[in-house]
Amino acid sequence: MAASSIEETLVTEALETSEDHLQTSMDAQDNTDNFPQTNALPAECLLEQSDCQSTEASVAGEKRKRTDTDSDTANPKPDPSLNPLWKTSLCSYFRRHSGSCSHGSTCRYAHGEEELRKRPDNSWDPTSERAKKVMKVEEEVKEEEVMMTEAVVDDDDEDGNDGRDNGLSKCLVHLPRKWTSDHLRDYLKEQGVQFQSAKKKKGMTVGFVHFESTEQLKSAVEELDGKTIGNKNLKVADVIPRSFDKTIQSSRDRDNISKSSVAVSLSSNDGEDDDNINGGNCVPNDSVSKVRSAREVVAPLAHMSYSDQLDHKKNSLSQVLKKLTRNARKACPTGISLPDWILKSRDIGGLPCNFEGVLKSPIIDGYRNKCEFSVGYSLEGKPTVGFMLGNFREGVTAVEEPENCPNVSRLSCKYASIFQEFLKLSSLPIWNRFKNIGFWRQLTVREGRTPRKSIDSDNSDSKISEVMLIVQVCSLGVECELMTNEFKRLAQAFAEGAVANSPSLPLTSLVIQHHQGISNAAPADTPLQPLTIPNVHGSELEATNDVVEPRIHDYISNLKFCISPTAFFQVNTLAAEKLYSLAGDWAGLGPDTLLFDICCGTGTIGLTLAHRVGMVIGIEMNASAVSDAQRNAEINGINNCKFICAKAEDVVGSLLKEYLNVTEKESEISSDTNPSDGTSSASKKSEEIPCASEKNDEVPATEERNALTDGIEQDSVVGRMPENNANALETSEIASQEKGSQLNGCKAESGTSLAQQFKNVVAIVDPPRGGLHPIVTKVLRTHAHLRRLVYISCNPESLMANAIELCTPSSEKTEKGNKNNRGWRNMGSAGLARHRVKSMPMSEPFRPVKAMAVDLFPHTPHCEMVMLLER
Ligand SMILES: C[S@@+](CC[C@H](N)C(=O)[O-])C[C@H]1O[C@@H](n2cnc3c(N)ncnc32)[C@H](O)[C@@H]1O
Repeated sequence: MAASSIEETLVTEALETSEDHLQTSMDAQDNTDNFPQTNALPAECLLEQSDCQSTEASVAGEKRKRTDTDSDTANPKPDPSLNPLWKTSLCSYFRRHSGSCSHGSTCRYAHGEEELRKRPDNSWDPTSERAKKVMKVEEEVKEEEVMMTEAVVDDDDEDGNDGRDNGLSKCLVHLPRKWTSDHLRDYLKEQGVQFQSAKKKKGMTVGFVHFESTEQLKSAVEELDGKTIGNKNLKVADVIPRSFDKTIQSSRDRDNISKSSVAVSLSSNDGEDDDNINGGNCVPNDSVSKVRSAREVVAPLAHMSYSDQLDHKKNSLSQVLKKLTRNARKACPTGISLPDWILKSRDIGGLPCNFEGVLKSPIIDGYRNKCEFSVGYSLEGKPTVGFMLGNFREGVTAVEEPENCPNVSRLSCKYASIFQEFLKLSSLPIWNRFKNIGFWRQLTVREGRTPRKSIDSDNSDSKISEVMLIVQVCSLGVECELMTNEFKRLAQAFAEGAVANSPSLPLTSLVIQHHQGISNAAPADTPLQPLTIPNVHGSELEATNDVVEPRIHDYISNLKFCISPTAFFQVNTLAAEKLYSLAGDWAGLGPDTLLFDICCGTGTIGLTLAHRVGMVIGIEMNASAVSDAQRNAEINGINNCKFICAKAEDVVGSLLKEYLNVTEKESEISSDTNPSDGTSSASKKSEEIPCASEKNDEVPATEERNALTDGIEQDSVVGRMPENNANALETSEIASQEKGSQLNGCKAESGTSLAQQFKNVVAIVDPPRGGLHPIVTKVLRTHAHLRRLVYISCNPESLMANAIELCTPSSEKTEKGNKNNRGWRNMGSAGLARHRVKSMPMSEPFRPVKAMAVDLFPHTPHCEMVMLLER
């Protein structure tokens, strides 16, 4: 992307000026994160803000001085107190110097809590007592939102509870997650609490108790409310009786529903609790209104203007970036001087590098091209297709329709509604998260859009030309014939629903995903069953009905991308285009570049940049994404890309070693003839540094892997170990063999080798939320010839953690990982990264050069972050 176009869309560029108030806070590193970023200003305020700042002159590390521009009567300044950010942040100088600040009443920062004003987005300075209080209340309210809409029964509870008086039921909040119903019953008995039945599912923090009488219930509440279990105080909350039309339910559903209850825990307000205890089964209506809506859950920033959303994101991303500096400083081994970038961070408010702001999304509403709608019960007990209002662990399973969520397209809402109508008449039950039984679980709508020059943001739906529907079911124990009939009816319902709209909704593929796991998150290899979409009367549907390979297409940078059902594809296609082009601009590409696209998905990054490099090697573990990538290269006539299907941690070492070592040899030769060659100096440098033992570049042996991954949760994405190391090695070998043949196939026609063609080796990594696997981080770090790395991340925290490992100087004496050390379990991501730095082999660290974010997720706090690392 041209620099100018980036600048045009930048939210703010005021970072340098905004940080000047931090000058004294830099010597107290712990405080720098706390200081609110004035670059969170709405763009229109920036001028005013810098005017306001012109009364302060500051130099990092020096005492702040005043330049008296107040006396400049020829150019009277606007009243600074009219600035929307006036006194909305606490003055850190005032705080640290026992209430003194030389600016006195003219200081734009608040001197104490009394002076503090609310920010334009209605929030308080996060370091203030008020903000902490609000957060605490919010946390409490969150904990009180218990909306269990599934049957609150265990399998053994077939005791005919129909007609149970929910006024005699209570919900216990803050129970230990590991408890089962038995633990709960034992506990109640220990406390001398009498009850009729008690239910608790492992993993949840909520349990349900039913009493025989009001007296029993009342004394239980007195006994239990506020009791301490572990470090939590027990809360007793009410259970709301469900009020919905049971006649629409199948007999099996009816059975579940009659036993289920919606529980909403009330605040510990005594009056309210007493009312409920005495009054029996009624919860005041407004308790339900405390419940978050689907819009608040999936689009929590939607109440803010878009420019405020961007300011908010920039502000929080700055905080995460500063964490990188602080942690790298802490992790820097004693006796090794701090790298320049840490020293220079003092001049830029503690940031590790220049943070160039947040690029806005070209489309703000209805931008999501993929939505996963849960199937469940609404608060009113109606079978609903939409978004869950909270977290199952906390007892929230209520689902609400997506209509009010601005990030969802109208088209997706319509398909959710068609499915919801269908469920009313289905003879198979919807999924019950409490009992893990049922059939219909989830609907995923994936959209493909037409190629376009510009987007009409008011009607982005008109650009949707292809739709894939994936319906997740649990077919365990369901009769085949019944299921087949239901699928036929489902396909008919979608086809009829699509053509009932004017104009018809596109419908390209319909797929059933058979999944039996507890959560709806299905592994990529979960069996898929494509369904034929019927040609309904008068239909203009262009269903591909490709029952062999269901797929849809989308366009990025005028390239056509084929997407199969489980392949990753960025959810905001237009903003992704900006993201990839920014990454390409920063990667310093050229015809002599060999680009590693690590975690390449369907090949989007490598393919969109292929025309700017000599060759692309993509690595991706999802097999169908890799075949999509290969097909995408073909359909776009691109022939300088190779895609390898493997876990990056299993192959990246051998791939880099092979490619870079070849490059090294070749560049040594070429350095003889051209001493100014950059590659040659890099090679020399690598000889000087006793870099990564050769062994480190290979797929590590089992013990080494264990040591490397010490401190990683086995089930987290970042730390996922291959299920079987032997398999991993096998995969790696296969990949290497494939790679070998690719290498051979890639000899230039002139007979020059790869090494001669590719003097510049760059990696762009785009890992999942958990970040890079530690082996990948280590391999990238220890390959001295990899001079430039562009890190793209949808989770700035994991970028920050990986960057600590990549950018902190290593110690001369590396520590071996200790398999038995379980202390990491309680560490945060930054702590864990610092811990890993200790075992990083001696190698030249990268340095953060610049960072920028691209807003792929308007209305949510999320963003894609790009950071350029060089050495
Ligand atoms: C955030 S997506 C990025 C995909 C692609 N770069 C894009 O923009 O469309 C992360 C990708 O990493 C893949 N992935 C996750 N863990 C991986 C691993 N250990 N090795 C290789 N690929 C992995 C996922 O399947 C997913 O396609």
